[in-house]
Amino acid sequence: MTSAVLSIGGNLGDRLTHLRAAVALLGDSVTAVSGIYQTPPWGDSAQPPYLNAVVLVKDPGATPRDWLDRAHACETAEGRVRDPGRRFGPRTLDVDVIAVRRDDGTPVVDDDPVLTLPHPRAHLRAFVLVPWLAVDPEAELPGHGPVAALLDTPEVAADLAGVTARPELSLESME
Ligand SMILES: Nc1ncnc2c1ncn2[C@@H]1O[C@H](COP(=O)(O)OP(=O)(O)OP(=O)(O)O)[C@@H](O)[C@H]1O
Ligand SMILES: Nc1nc2c(c(=O)[nH]1)N=C(CO)CN2
Repeated sequence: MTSAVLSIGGNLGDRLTHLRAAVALLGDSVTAVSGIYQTPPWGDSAQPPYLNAVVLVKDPGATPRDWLDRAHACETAEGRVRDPGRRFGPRTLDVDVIAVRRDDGTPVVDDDPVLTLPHPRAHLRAFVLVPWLAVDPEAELPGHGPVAALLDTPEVAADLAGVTARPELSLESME
């Protein structure tokens, strides 16, 4: 049994539809969804704003690698095209595996480049931390501590003003 924290986001096409499709594809594994936030592009500023959210998932049968495979399946289903020349460039849907925990609560830590856990840039990204904290006020990023405290670090604090809640948009209206 593992549980995982997934970051979902996109800035091309019908952004809300792509996010909702990801939640639908993740199916019964979804235990909670955050609200939706509009966020400025991180890492490559010459692109449109993103919609971002965080999804908490749990599955008795899922290995850590299964979460990556499911993340990629969501991206493929929503027509993501990778541009090898533009690492942080625009996309219809991005699903990142932020952290994975075993049934006993211990975090999975792995420096495998195919699936690095926790996600090596999560602690720097307001677009991940803000929705995660909203859906889990006790959230902790393994190796980095409470998510609430990470919002005060200079790299993240500088980005907070650009993160805007979009309460009129919801991931939960698909049912
Ligand atoms: N925790 C992780 N979550 C998602 N992908 C990961 C993770 N760790 C390693 N990867 C690898 O990163 C590769 C590139 O992923 P992707 O194209 O989604 O990157 P990106 O979303 O542009 O940037 P970033 O990884 O910084 O979010 C994937 O092929 C995947 O194997
Ligand atoms: N605001 C925002 N910026 C990004 C995002 C994202 O989801 N949201 N994903 C990226 C690739 O992981 C690169 N930059």
